[in-house]
Amino acid sequence: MRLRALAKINLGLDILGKREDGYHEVRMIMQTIQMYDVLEIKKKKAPGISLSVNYPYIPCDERNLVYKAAKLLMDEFQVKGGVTIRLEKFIPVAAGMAGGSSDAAATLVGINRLFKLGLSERELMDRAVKIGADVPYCIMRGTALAEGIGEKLTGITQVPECFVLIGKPGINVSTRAAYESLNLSGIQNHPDIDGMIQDIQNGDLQGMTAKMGNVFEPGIIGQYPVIQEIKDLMESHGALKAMMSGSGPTVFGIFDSQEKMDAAAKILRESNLAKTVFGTRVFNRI
Ligand SMILES: C[C@@](CO)(OP(=O)(O)O)[C@H](O)COP(=O)(O)OP(=O)(O)OC[C@H]1O[C@@H](n2ccc(N)nc2=O)[C@H](O)[C@@H]1O
Ligand SMILES: Nc1ncnc2c1ncn2[C@@H]1O[C@H](COP(=O)(O)OP(=O)(O)O)[C@@H](O)[C@H]1O
Repeated sequence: MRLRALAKINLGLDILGKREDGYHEVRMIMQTIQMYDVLEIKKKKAPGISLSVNYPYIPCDERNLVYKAAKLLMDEFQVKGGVTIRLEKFIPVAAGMAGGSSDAAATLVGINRLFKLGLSERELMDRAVKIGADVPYCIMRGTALAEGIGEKLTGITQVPECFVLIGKPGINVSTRAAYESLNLSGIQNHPDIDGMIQDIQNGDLQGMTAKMGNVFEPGIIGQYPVIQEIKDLMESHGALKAMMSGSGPTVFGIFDSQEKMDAAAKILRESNLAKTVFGTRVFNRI
């Protein structure tokens, strides 16, 4: 069984406060994009999970979210036999694009189908949050408002047609460290998430991009100025708006034409500011 695990960007990311368990209350607009890892899942006779990944520095044991996801369902349903999983990564790692979360989501969907466990999407999403706050969204996909710690999801109309340029500098940011270094009372500009939803519903791309904001940006850009340089390059070469995704460091630019995006991609590649440059589109839930 072959599955695609799609990446996400955060069109808007606001943080409202910190909970007693250390997690943060968020309000985010999530968007799936057509950039993905590929998973090949097969049954095997012998029990256990055999995982292999195309990068040597990514763990293949319990530390991998794919392994955790497979184990969670296989233990609960006492599955006889085991699985062999091959993961081919294309989504940049520790990038703010939910690569690992999406791999875990695809694994839950795959194991459910392969062993005919009969779980509904809702039932899979309830289990997904045990693996990570973004994993339920990665099962749902499309355009959504995410609240709570990211697991309370409300679908939104698809965004107006646009093109998305990804630029990831050659640094990695830990999500946990980004949340820990956040100064909640010092947040100056909270993005207008409700206004963005209105604009999306009205098909107003200009309005939506004008309201985009991510409260992680000031802190992370303070540590890594290259993020600002990539944003500036995209915005001076045709992006309606360029912003950091999630806890960073990936920057995405929103364009209203493929030609403009391709031209900006060429300049970004030549600049050597970004290690990964990839032009793509949004993915819509049918
Ligand atoms: C920031 C966001 C925005 O979409 O994405 P990324 O930058 O990771 O892609 C998410 O909130 C990341 O969600 P996810 O990556 O699933 O988080 P988890 O694995 O559950 O948690 C990683 C760490 O982040 C912190 N965390 C996560 C989510 C949340 N609402 N509050 C938190 O404080 C927790 O302290 C935890 O130790
Ligand atoms: N399937 C996976 N793909 C990538 N990284 C994984 C995976 N499982 C666990 N990890 C670990 O999680 C960390 C961050 O993963 P990733 O999901 O790519 O970040 P982000 O949430 O910022 O998009 C990495 O340092 C990696 O070691």
